[in-house]
Amino acid sequence: MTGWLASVANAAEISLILPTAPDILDLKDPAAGALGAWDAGDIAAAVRDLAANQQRPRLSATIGDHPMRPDAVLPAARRIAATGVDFVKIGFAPDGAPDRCIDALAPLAAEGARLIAVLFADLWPGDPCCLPIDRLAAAGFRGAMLDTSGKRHGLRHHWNDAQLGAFVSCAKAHHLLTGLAGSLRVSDIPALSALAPDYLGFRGALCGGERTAGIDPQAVTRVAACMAKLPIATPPPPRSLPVRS
Ligand SMILES: O=C[C@H](O)COP(=O)(O)O
Repeated sequence: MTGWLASVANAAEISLILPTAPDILDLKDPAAGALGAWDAGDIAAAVRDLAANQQRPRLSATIGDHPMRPDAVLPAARRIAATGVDFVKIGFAPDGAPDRCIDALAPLAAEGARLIAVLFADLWPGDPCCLPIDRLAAAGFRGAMLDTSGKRHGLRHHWNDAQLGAFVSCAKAHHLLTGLAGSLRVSDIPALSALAPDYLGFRGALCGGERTAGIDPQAVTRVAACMAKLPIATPPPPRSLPVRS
């Protein structure tokens, strides 16, 4: 079943979101860019504050927007991993040296950091074969997510549903967690959840459209309600045994 990720800009927004029970609480500062980072001390404080909460969602945090150079990406990823957050989200663009960055992050993954690659669908060609999925898996990444770096258009403006489905299948074939995000709206949820990603990610939709405006509790309720209504996959009925006479 597809879960959902909610990006929050500050600690005050955490308390607004928690009652709606997202599967992942994503600590990200939308005003600082596509993957704007929280201060590492604030992330560590959020990890501590939520540790006692048995019902807490898993926590992810972004490392900020960085050029595709190992000397920029690796220290930022290490800093965020050291906060104790469950997942570290790292953006990858085709310009620069994404392959070298992925390889440089392998030791951090080997130390136990759960790394999630965020691949920008408006920057990479719309074909999963052009994405470094096999390299991410070989480097020990835990997941791969498609998102957008620009927020004017949504994910489905850049890749059609067949391309998105191919991405999900390809990443799953490499045993990666999969996520789709990028200015998603409530109306995108049925079609995208039908592609069976592990997660759909939201920020703009939680703010009533403008991702830097702050959480709008009614907008959050609409997203949560739509995610909760997704059909639950039911196992096939047991096969009836032939009756012996
Ligand atoms: O990881 C999910 C993102 O925070 C989605 O942000 P967005 O809905 O503003 O594109």
